Amino acid sequence: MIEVRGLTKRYGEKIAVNGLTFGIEPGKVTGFLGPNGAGKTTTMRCILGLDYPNEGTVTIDGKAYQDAAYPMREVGALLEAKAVHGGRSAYNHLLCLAQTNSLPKRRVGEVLELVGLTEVAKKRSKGFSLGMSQRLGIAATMLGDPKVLMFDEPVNGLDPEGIVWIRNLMKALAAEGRTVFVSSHLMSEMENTADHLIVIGRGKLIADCTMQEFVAGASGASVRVRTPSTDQLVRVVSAKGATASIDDDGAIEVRGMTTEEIGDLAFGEGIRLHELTTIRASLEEAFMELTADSVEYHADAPGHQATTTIGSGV
Ligand SMILES: Nc1ncnc2c1ncn2[C@@H]1O[C@H](COP(=O)(O)OP(=O)(O)OP(=O)(O)O)[C@@H](O)[C@H]1O
Repeated sequence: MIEVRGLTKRYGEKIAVNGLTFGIEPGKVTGFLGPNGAGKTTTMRCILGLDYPNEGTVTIDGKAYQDAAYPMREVGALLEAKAVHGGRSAYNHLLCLAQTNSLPKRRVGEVLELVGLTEVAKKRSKGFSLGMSQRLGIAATMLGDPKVLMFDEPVNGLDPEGIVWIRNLMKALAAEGRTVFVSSHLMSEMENTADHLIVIGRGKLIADCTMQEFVAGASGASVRVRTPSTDQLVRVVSAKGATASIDDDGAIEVRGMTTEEIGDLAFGEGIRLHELTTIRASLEEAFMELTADSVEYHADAPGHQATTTIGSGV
């Protein structure tokens, strides 16, 4: 369990993290989201004692990281994949870490196997692709078989197969009862991986909730309806207090009623339906909406497309 209480970190005039309080529980993957410059890396650095907060406390299983007798046995962290001595082989890099942290030599072979780098174990890591470096970094986090794992943008540079691999790895680690805390810019990836979310913007907490709650907190679901009796359906749902708009392709988007309510109403009115689909915001849309006021650097860009279909047609 990671506990962050009232964490504030300033760099000169800049407040990178501003009174953050949250807890990361074991047994689940917790995603850490926020626009660029929100303070994610700073928070992770403070958790690991790499930066000292101006205010607040951070504990991992009840104690500060600096006070851990064998830090790598308690926390595995990947913050910067390329932070490896490039002249060393993957094997020697891990062996060096194992020896300086009183970890058994056999763990080196085990973690190389785990991340799929056994075949290149004797190659110098400076020739590694970013994806291979990520795998090496992940191998290092697992050396001490720690209960708590933190990854800053772990899928950076990984190919699709690597992304699926790390998704499954994180889920498996959480299923073993470990605490898994992971930041990522890839919303679709987070949507598939995280059970819980911590969302920050400009150093402040925006959300601490389950993935479902976060997405439901965005502007909410609507229902897409197709019918040969468009005008009639719009009339009857509007009479029930729902709002209805007609899309360019002739489908009706209804807000304020469920698929069941619309289906029953249409049945009662003798209106044939060709489609009745719940439309839910994706994590990306929910994120854009809820962090819109916290984005530090805005660019002039075309608006993003509205909805993702989750439900099924009738
Ligand atoms: N060493 C530093 N000196 C001065 N300012 C810093 C330093 N480190 C971070 N900052 C500033 O603090 C804020 C938070 O940065 P941080 O890297 O923690 O954000 P982040 O959420 O990890 O961003 P990104 O997603 O872009 O990596 C930013 O405005 C950043 O410019």
